[in-house]
Amino acid sequence: MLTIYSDAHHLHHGCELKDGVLMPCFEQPGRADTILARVRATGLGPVAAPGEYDSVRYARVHSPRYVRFLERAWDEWTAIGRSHDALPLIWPVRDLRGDIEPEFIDGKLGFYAMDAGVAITAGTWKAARASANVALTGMDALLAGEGSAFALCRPPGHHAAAEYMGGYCYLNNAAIAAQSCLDGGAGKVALLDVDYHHGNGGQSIFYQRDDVMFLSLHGDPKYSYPYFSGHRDETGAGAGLGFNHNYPLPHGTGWPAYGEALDHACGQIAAYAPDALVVSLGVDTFKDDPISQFRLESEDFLRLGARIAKLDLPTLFVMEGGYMVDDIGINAVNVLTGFQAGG
Ligand SMILES: NCCCCCC(=O)NO
Ligand SMILES: [Zn+2]
Repeated sequence: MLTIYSDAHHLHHGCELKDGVLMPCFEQPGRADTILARVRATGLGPVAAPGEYDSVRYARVHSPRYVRFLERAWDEWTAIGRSHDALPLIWPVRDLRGDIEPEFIDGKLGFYAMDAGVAITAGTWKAARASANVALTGMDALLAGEGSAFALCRPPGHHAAAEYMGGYCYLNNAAIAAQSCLDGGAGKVALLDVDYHHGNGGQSIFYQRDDVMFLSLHGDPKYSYPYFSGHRDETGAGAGLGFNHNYPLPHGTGWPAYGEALDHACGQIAAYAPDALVVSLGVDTFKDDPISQFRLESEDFLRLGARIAKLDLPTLFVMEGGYMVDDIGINAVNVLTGFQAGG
């Protein structure tokens, strides 16, 4: 299996406000380094650098003004004499105005964010666009006839929606790739999110559309981040009604229950009969993940890949979360080797 990877991810590692404490972000460069080392150690396949893409490709799922914000935020932040990481600190919640973009950077940071888990640093824009380019390059490989590819994206993307960042995510790499697949001639694409956390960004972007079916297995938002999306009754709207499927699962979920939900989701995908499948691959469903509460074992990730392979679809895996750095390489690559064995 072809892996796409960019060293540019090292340009990004900011802080985050977690549990009321300002700390180095859990989403750290070592995650991608460990996965890349495992890709190489297992001989998964060739590793290629991403191509260059115009930012108009990101604006196929994000608003142009949001892309402009990401590109200019660091310069606007430092233009007023600041040199430390930029973090949002006020948001347009409830009856505060969210219809007018503030002109001052402090206002823009909250206007374009859902939480304080998204620092803007000197290298964030370069790293975020390289990550989106990794996903676009992986999708181009599928469009060129590859049966599967692994977009080793960092920073991740599945919490980023059309006009907001959050949960370590800036550009929605998987959504950008899904849209690129449609722009490349596909009629329908399925986006399956197996990260522990609900992929609110992908859901939001495609919620009113029937050309992308979004499905997500995740920690129940009643007590798991992102808390405010991912319930079972979110089934799409307008033309998209019936094309959004959420599988909220309880703390402590292990393979039997997880595999059952995955089976159901795969049944929905098979019935939808898409031209391609994009998988938001988070491995924070691992039993030892420091910020998540499922109980999957490393061997279960082989089963996960094998089940996805049974769909017999061109498949792009896009890296999302997973924070047990010692095991993240084993778990992520287990999905890919399980897929290859199961296909
Ligand atoms: N800082 C709050 C927790 C962010 C979760 C990020 C993640 O893994 N999403 O899939
Ligand atoms: Zn996650």
